[in-house]
Amino acid sequence: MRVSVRNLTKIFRVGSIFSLKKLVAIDNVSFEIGSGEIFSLAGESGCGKTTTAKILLGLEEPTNGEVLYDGIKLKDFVENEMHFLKKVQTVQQNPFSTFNPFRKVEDYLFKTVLRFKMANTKDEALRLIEEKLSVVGLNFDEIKGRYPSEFSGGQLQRISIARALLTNPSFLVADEPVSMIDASLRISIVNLFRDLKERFGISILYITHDLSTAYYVADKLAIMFRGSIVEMGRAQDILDTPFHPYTKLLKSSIPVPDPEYEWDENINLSSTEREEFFAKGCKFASRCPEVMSICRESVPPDFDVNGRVVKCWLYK
Ligand SMILES: Nc1ncnc2c1ncn2[C@@H]1O[C@H](COP(=O)(O)OP(=O)(O)OP(=O)(O)O)[C@@H](O)[C@H]1O
Repeated sequence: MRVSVRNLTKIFRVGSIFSLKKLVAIDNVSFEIGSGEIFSLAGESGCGKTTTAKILLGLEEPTNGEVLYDGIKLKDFVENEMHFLKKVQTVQQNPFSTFNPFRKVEDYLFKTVLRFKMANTKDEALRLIEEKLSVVGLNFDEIKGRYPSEFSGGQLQRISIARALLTNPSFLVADEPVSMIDASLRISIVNLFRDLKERFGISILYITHDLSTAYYVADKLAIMFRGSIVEMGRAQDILDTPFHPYTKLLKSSIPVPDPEYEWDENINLSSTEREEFFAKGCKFASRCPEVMSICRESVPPDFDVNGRVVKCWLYK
């Protein structure tokens, strides 16, 4: 499935009723995820990755711009809710919150098959579940009768990927899918995403703070900073030779995501975040080692540097 994101903007109102301010969480963002392509959105906490994902999933309304799935407007696609939920699936950061701790994992898988009418009989459902579990390197006997707490994070994330596959999706949104997994198991999970792309042609939005897994898995990479894409192009090119000063910084000091982070959070901006979001000119200027006077005055446009998008005055 081809996913086109055009001039997406999301403005939140933050602060108390006495000091309401507009926070441009996503600022005119455009990108294209080709069919069977892994597109990674990377950046530190609060840059707008999750808000972008929520808009793509129809969970948040954009203030401006549009999302097209194979040329169909998101609004029209979402209208047929069951079809949309089948074709567009998610894998969350915390596999333990995907599953109800008091229910056996298999119940959850059967429930998904039932809800989406993916099988006519229990035997058929079991066959489908077995098929999807085998894609992620597990079999039904390994999960039978067991509760989420009896699995490691890595195993549970594999099961949640199998769950997402039950509906034969064309597009998968994976939000920090390996950040809570033991470091030694990360690559094996990341490999699964590559498999899904190669074997089934699934397009994947891979959201991460971890550039090393992005290097390994992503075809294209977009680096986000305070709501804007500051660099975008072929993942390996960007990570071999980053152009934007923020990408260089990110490459040398990878930020750690907050494991307590939940999608429905209370919003509390840190002082740096506040300062940068409301800055005039380039939002990275106050931290940029290569800052020039123009950076504090005007927002840089997108420059094309060897086929790569770079939002930085250095490349004028
Ligand atoms: N409902 C909301 N109301 C107000 N501000 C919000 C809301 N949701 C997100 N924000 C703000 O928008 C900005 C982008 O948030 P978002 O969660 O998309 O970032 P992120 O890159 O996904 O961060 P993380 O890696 O922590 O998930 C942040 O400053 C956040 O505080």
